[in-house]
Amino acid sequence: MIRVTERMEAKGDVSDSSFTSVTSLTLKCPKKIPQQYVLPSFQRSNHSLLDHISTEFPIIDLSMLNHPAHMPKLVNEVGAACKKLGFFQVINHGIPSWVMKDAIDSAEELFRLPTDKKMCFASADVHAPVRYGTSMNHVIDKVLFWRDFIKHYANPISEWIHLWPSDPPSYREKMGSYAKAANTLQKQLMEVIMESLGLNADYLHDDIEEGSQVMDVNCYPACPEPDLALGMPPHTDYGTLTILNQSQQGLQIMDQDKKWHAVPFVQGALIVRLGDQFEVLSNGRYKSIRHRAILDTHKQRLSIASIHSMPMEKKVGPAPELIDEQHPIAYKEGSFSGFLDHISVKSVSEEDTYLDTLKIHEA
Ligand SMILES: O=C(O)CCC(=O)C(=O)O
Ligand SMILES: [Fe+2]
Repeated sequence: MIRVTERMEAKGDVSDSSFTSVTSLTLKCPKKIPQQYVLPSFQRSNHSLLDHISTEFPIIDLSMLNHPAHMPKLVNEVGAACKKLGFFQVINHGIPSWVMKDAIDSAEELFRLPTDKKMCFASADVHAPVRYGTSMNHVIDKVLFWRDFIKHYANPISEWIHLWPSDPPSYREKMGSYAKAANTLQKQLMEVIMESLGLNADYLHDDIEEGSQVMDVNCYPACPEPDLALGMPPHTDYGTLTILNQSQQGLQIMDQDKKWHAVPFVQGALIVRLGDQFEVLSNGRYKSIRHRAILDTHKQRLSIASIHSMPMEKKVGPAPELIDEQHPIAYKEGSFSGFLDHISVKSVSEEDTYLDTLKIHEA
């Protein structure tokens, strides 16, 4: 979905049927990008004007996660990061670096396969449990984005993994190990975040246990004109939280003053972002962070976003415990079940996103 009124399945109208993926496109035109990928100038990432890489973004050490004496400090740090931006990085998170790297390597191998091998997963159905797509599935205001992706459901892994690509042969094992580890980390983080809101650590425990996990595996090939295009448009994720594993720098986030910042690459760290469901659940105390992916002239970038959300059928509204006189209810209950394409994008015309439509404005 992109906006409330239009799904992101726009196809054909601006796409050139002679190619099927950005990966194959890069082999054909090494110097220039096709016109469809060129963004209007005000939407470009404009590297030279970008704020310096900020060192202010929180990096939170999780090594003390299981030490009750250190929990209050951790809860405070996480709470402060969620309140300010809905964004932080974590180190010593318990996922071995080889598990992270294996997942990235298996994704890279997958995208390197001939297009026809990946096209068998292509689907126009956003509810398909496995879905391969290219920029052609991703048209906003007639602009395409420089990204190929595969998405697959992951929770519970035993139910879905046999549907994932079997080529490259180690994909299921390597991506599966990472997906399981990311889900465990997500549950630990949810407990800390719930506590930081003053709720019980096991608040919504069963919903979190049965919640949806979608692995959004992104490939942004090297782009000959990175300043003219984007890998992913500015958007917020729809879920509760997203854990991102990446091969190199390329993510940018928007701060409260609507300024873009490049997120520094920290070896071994994972990026944690809050999504729309958390903004609603927290009655607006925490924000869903707007972000985008930029491109590099020389290097392809891989990222794996493990996107976690409440069970699909569940309506999400503000926690009653977080509504009081100082904090009147700020959101209507929302049903996010149609949001498996997972991103909430404002188009050039700045139409409301789904999250905007849930906001209750005071008279
Ligand atoms: O590649 C990135 O850094 C961003 C990916 C992303 O935003 C997503 O998959 O939702
Ligand atoms: Fe995202």
